[in-house]
Amino acid sequence: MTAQEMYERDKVAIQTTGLSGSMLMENAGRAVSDDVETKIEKHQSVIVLIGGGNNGGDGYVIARTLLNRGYQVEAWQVVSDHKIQGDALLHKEIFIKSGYPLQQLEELGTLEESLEQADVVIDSMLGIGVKGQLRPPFKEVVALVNKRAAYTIAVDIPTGVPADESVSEFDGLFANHTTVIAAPKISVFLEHTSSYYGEWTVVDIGLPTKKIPNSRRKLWGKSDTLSTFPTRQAHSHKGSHGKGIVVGGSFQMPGSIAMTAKAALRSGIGLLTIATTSNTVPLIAPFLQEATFQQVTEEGGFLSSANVVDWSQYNGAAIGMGMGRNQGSTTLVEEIFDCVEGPLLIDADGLYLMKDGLTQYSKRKDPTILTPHPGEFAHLIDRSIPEVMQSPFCLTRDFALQYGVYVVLKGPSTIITSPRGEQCVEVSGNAGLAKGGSGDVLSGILLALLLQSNSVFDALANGCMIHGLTAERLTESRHSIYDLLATDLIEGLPNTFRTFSSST
Ligand SMILES: NC(=O)C1=CN([C@@H]2O[C@H](COP(=O)(O)OP(=O)(O)OC[C@H]3O[C@@H](n4cnc5c(N)ncnc54)[C@H](OP(=O)(O)O)[C@@H]3O)[C@@H](O)[C@H]2O)[C@@H](O)CC1
Ligand SMILES: Nc1ncnc2c1ncn2[C@@H]1O[C@H](COP(=O)(O)OP(=O)(O)O)[C@@H](O)[C@H]1O
Ligand SMILES: [K+]
Repeated sequence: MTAQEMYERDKVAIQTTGLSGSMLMENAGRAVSDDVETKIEKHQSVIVLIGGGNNGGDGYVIARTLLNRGYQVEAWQVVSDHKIQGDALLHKEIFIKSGYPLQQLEELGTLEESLEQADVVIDSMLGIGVKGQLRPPFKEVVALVNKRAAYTIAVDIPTGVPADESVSEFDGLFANHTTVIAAPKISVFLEHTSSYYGEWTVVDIGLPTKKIPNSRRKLWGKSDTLSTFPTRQAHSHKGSHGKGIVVGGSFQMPGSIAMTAKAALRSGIGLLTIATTSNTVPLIAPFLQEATFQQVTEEGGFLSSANVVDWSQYNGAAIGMGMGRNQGSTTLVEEIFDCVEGPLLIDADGLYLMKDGLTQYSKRKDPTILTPHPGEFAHLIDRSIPEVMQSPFCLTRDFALQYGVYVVLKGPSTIITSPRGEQCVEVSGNAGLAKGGSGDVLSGILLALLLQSNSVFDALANGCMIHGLTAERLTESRHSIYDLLATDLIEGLPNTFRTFSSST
């Protein structure tokens, strides 16, 4: 959610049901307290830092709830009294009438002494309402908290961190954990802001799901994969599960296309053909007994126009892996765009080769899927990588809408966008995947799932989930994030598929 979408949901909830802002604040504070209780012990001393808006209002509820439950809590209001208004003021009064003391920040030294004694700091200073650079006293308090070693839990969003994308200049509080209210904000998923959150959980505050506006974005979870995973009929045959072709490889990079092919085979594709250079075939064929090979014309060790391939016999294709960026290969890319029916996935070098023909390529009637990492996407849209990293949701959405394509922007938070602008973010995986070849494996998994699923969007999200979970599982047991190879990932696929697959 963006901050604006969050405010809109609260507003609609209040207008349509009669829930009041103060009830939502009570719900939020209690839900956060329940989450906080799973992180702290009764003998630990806790400080709650309270700001002037509704995030501060949550802080009064949290401090009261924890004190009611027997925790040792100091509540510190860091702004002057006239700043506390509305629902926050109501909860401040309830806090005081409950018989609990409130510390008022007069000078930083006293707070610093208290922070030195504290085991846990709860940051309820600013939430999604932050605007611009932090002003006093927040800037100074955030610097103090960041200097202290106490375990820090942020409420909704760490103070100072923007909720939305496209903001690069800010001072933020570094939390060990963030208890996010109602729905994760965009900044949870951005490289330059996610580290401020630490670990994060989302708590429900009782917003009426039937009444509030539908979200334009979704966080894809394991339960989504379980409910949308393609089933296999007992009487199915190889033709039921798709006949795909993968096109790529060159004399410099014979391994890429082999990994894509193997991953597609391990992900349930019915039949797979590999179109690659003639010198690549003998190198990879011994490892891919299940695949067939297709002759393609070559120029200096790179693929060029095929003309010999009957593309119509395939239900879908993935192109570009290890293909090289030789201009001679552009004619092959054009031919594939014209002739392949069914889903067409373009990765790696294919993305470079197609750049000049983007408008023409967008006229395909079947789904076209681009799977760039941020560097490849930056090149496609003529922006810098930092620009892409700061605004990945809106840039991919604009691109997908403009060209009528699906975009899978890969990374620790992979963002999947449909040609209609629907988005989901998928967060499985770890740094073991930050290695050449991981993307080739993903392309194979995606092609296989595209050919077995009725929904392109589900197939893409599920493929990313399978890929990331496989890395997580392998690094929990046999491997580490250092040694994990893309080929290990392929061998780890069976275990992940076993947890999701079923037959009817
Ligand atoms: N019904 C609901 O809405 C619910 C909302 N909930 C909670 O409310 C939170 C959103 O509350 P919010 O909108 O009051 O914003 P919030 O983050 O407290 O910030 C506003 C304050 O910050 C100040 N300020 C801003 N920028 C600043 C800066 N750079 N430097 C310094 N100060 C700055 C600004 O001061 P001003 O500019 O007005 O002087 C104002 O005092 C949300 O994150 C969630 O926790 C839950 O209780 C569930 C129900
Ligand atoms: N730190 C990370 N955490 C989670 N996933 C990652 C991380 N680094 C890379 N990945 C995943 O690994 C894959 C890398 O793809 P890509 O950059 O195309 O690699 P290559 O082209 O070298 O095969 C993507 O699916 C990406 O989401
Ligand atoms: K906060």
